[in-house]
Amino acid sequence: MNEMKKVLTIAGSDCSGGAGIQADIKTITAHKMYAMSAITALTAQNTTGVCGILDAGADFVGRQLDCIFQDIYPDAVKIGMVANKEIIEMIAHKLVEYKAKNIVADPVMVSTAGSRLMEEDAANTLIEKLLPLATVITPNLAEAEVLCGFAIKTKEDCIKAAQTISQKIPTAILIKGGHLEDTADDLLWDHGEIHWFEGKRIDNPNTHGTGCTLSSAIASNLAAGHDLVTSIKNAKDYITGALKANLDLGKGSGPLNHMYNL
Ligand SMILES: Nc1ncnc2c1ncn2[C@@H]1O[C@H](COP(=O)(O)OP(=O)(O)O)[C@@H](O)[C@H]1O
Ligand SMILES: Cc1ncc(COP(=O)(O)OP(=O)(O)O)c(N)n1
Repeated sequence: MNEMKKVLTIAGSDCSGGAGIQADIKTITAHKMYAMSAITALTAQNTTGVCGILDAGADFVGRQLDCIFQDIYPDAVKIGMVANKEIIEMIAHKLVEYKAKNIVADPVMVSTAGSRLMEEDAANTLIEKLLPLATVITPNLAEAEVLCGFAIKTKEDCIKAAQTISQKIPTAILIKGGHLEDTADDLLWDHGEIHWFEGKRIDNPNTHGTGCTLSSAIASNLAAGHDLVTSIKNAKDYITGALKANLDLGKGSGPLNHMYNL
């Protein structure tokens, strides 16, 4: 019997199904792996924006992690939206306690539609306690600007940003170029080694959940035993397929199509 790989997502719920836990579970399942979730917050949101957040409380997030790690040990962990300092500290504590491996951390701060998903005063705790535990962190351009402290306009700026971030957070760093003007090139800084993952910009306004999907696809590939570069390349192919498959749902920036290769 084939061993089923298990991937845990620690993230917020998106009731409209495009981002967060729901995007992660669809992605992990499309990779034919077993998905588990520790929910950090409920959000009321849809393709037009976020209208409410109810965080799960640090103790309850901790209890979910105890239940998961003591029973079905994950081969990889993806971390997405974490609303506040207390929850960040709890997750960091549990990941260390259970010696979690293959951690992909997406430092979700603000949704593309402009809503704050992490309290502003939690950034330092995220940088100091949680992100350093990751195998790779996956900031988009706006998040990378918060982490490095300067504006990123060009590919050279991306490299400088990754170098600066690596001085505070000694993990591999993938700066996602989904919000660049003409291309969709992502930069991996892997302890001084640079890899560009080039992507043609797909003309599709429905990009809700691209970051969540990419990070859970990377986690699934790491769980499968691939190295980091191969995992990112495969994840980029996955997101490109899901964008090209052109699902058009909702009144705003709609979700991706995870069924394109099933
Ligand atoms: N229009 C697009 N065409 C091709 N790839 C895209 C497009 N938008 C996003 N991507 C890709 O999706 C992934 C997530 O990037 P991004 O959208 O920047 O993240 P986030 O959702 O965190 O803002 C990256 O690999 C990025 O290159
Ligand atoms: C619950 C929840 N988590 C994360 C996000 C952000 O999703 P992401 O894929 O980073 O990007 P956008 O969908 O905002 O483009 C979210 N909206 N909700």
